[in-house]
Amino acid sequence: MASLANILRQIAEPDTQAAQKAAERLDSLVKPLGSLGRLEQLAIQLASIRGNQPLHFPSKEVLVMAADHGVWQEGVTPSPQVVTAIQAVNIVQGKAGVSVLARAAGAQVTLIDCGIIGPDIPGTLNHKIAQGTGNIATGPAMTREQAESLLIWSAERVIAKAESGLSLLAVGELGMANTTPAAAMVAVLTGAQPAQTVGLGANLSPDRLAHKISVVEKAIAVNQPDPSDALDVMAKVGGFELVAMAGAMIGAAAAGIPLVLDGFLSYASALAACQIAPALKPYLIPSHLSAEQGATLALEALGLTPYFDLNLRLGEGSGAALALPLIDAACAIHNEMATLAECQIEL
Ligand SMILES: Cc1cc2ncn([C@H]3O[C@H](COP(=O)(O)O)[C@@H](O)[C@H]3O)c2cc1C
Ligand SMILES: O=C(O)c1cccnc1
Repeated sequence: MASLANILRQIAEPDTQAAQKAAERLDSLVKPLGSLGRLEQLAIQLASIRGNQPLHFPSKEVLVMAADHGVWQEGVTPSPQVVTAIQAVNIVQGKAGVSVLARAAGAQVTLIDCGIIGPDIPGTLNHKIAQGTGNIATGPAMTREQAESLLIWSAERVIAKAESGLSLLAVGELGMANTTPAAAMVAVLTGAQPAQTVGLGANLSPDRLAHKISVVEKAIAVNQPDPSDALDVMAKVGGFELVAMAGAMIGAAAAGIPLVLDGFLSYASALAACQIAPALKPYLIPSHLSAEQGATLALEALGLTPYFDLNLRLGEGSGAALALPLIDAACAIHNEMATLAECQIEL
């Protein structure tokens, strides 16, 4: 296994010349200057990541990281814990929201079991760290060593996939109760109060919100995570799938491929990943604004403006999958539109 420092060293700066060339090409196309708005900025960002390679992404993966959470026992979610295992099966069998949306976008779905309670699940990639994390309301989610080795494993897997042809990665997650550790991570990493970062998750009854906030406050008080040490934050108040998503982000940047974010849980992982590897930021592509409370705060802290707001709050990578046609569209305008000159138009 490579060291984290070695992986971080592989993250290259995006290609400013390629970005410049793409910007010039977009300005030459048969349309009023800048009229394709943020689609143009997206094409420029993608070009800066692709460098000299053609601007298209033939091989896309939606990577769903899944695990269970000890904090489920605190009554922070209405969902039975076994839904994680059941829905993992649905995802790999092509029946879940992310499966359908990824299929529609021409992307393959991979589900990595980082710690779902129960036996191995056929069709998933098994990398169980444990049968769920520790309960963050009473102690750490995992050890620092577990967090670091999972982060590196996940990054290395993405790097290997990119070496064998993967050109774009979207992340998602699954894990009942995981909006609780994510809210704790966002609070610690941004300095916000838990009351600002805790939301209703998957339909928690509003009259249980104060209890969920108090669980996050307790998790932070008990574990005392160091806000300047994202690995410490993830190990103490995070979750296996949240660490694995952060690792995938680092791996994508190290491999030079774009990384599409999903919802609130992916924002929490991105905050941690960007603290560990600030150079990965140019590789991140936001998709939607999650409806979860705390989403805007987390995206602002990341300095990212989402591309769409459909009131989504499913997770699984569903919002990231929905952004894939937008990415193809940005490439297509750059590659296929005629120029003003070809059409004998002078503006
Ligand atoms: C059937 C079902 C499918 C899901 N797919 C994603 N989530 C989403 O909800 C969970 C987080 O919400 P909370 O923290 O409130 O438990 C995560 O699994 C997330 O991916 C689901 C939740 C359910 C119930
Ligand atoms: O933002 C998300 O992706 C989300 C929000 C609530 C529950 N599950 C996922």
